[in-house]
Amino acid sequence: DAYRGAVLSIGRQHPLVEEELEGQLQPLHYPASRHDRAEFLAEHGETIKIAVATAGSGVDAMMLDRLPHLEAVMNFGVGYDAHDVEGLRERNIPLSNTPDVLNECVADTALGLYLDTMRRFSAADRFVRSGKWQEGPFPFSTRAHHRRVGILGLGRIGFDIARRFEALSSEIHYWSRRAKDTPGYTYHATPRELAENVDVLVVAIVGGPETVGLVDAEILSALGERGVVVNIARGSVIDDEALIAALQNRTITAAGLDVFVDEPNVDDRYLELSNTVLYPHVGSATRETREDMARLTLENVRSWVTSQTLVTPV
Ligand SMILES: O=C(O)C(=O)[C@@H](O)[C@H](O)[C@H](O)CO
Repeated sequence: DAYRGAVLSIGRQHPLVEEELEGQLQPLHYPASRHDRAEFLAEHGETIKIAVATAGSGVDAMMLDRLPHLEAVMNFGVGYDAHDVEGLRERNIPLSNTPDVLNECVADTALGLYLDTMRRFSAADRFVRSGKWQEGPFPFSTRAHHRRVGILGLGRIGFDIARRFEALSSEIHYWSRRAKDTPGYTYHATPRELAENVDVLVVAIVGGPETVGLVDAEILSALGERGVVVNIARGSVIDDEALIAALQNRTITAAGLDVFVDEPNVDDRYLELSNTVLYPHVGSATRETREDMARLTLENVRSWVTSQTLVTPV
């Protein structure tokens, strides 16, 4: 079998993926510690033909130079910004991801994070558990319905988010690289114009070099003091220093974050801010959706092994 022993497994795989790779393809596991990677690549680089990456890990430039026979990469996840996408493209190495199967769970997370940020439901739960209710009522929160909601990046996940916010009688606005056929949704030509016209900014755009720091101090001040930011995309899209300052100075009201720049590490300053709700990147983290993502990843692996084609190439 041409691919047995020629598969690089990067990151902690979903059990379904792990089981099939171990059972069929004797994968080589990329060292978790940076210290051992150069030696690993020196020993196995020549052998590796395909790579299966998960959980925010990817094939970076350093690896690409040491994998001369790499034919294809399978990404467990819809976002593939952890890979050296330009480097793969230059070498005509195709990359697959797991689109669509997670859209609704990520959209549910965006809605839940928004409601939690506006109505402070998690804080209310902590309030009861701490016994503080005996001392008096929980402080009033802020109305979440009938708001002007801006979707930054109206892609497949963005659409499912917009539909959920319609149920809150929201006025839907959006910015994307181009206007979409979306009757009832207002398109804005720039992220700044979007921020100026909404109370809530939901970040649902791809991560990667093109969107690093897209949500900066200018965007946050355009959003204004009643503004709320919700991020279910990538931490890299938001300028952390600008957001932390805006939350500390009340340039905006609050933020709900499911993604961070250096996961699982979260900047202490976010932890100290009471006007934040912080989730550990649970957007797609349901048993059902992760199994669907695992199956789609394996479909791409099987397809490449049998016919050197991908089912869901990016
Ligand atoms: O799909 C993505 O892009 C995600 O961020 C999440 O669904 C995954 O949690 C993550 O990629 C884990 O592999």
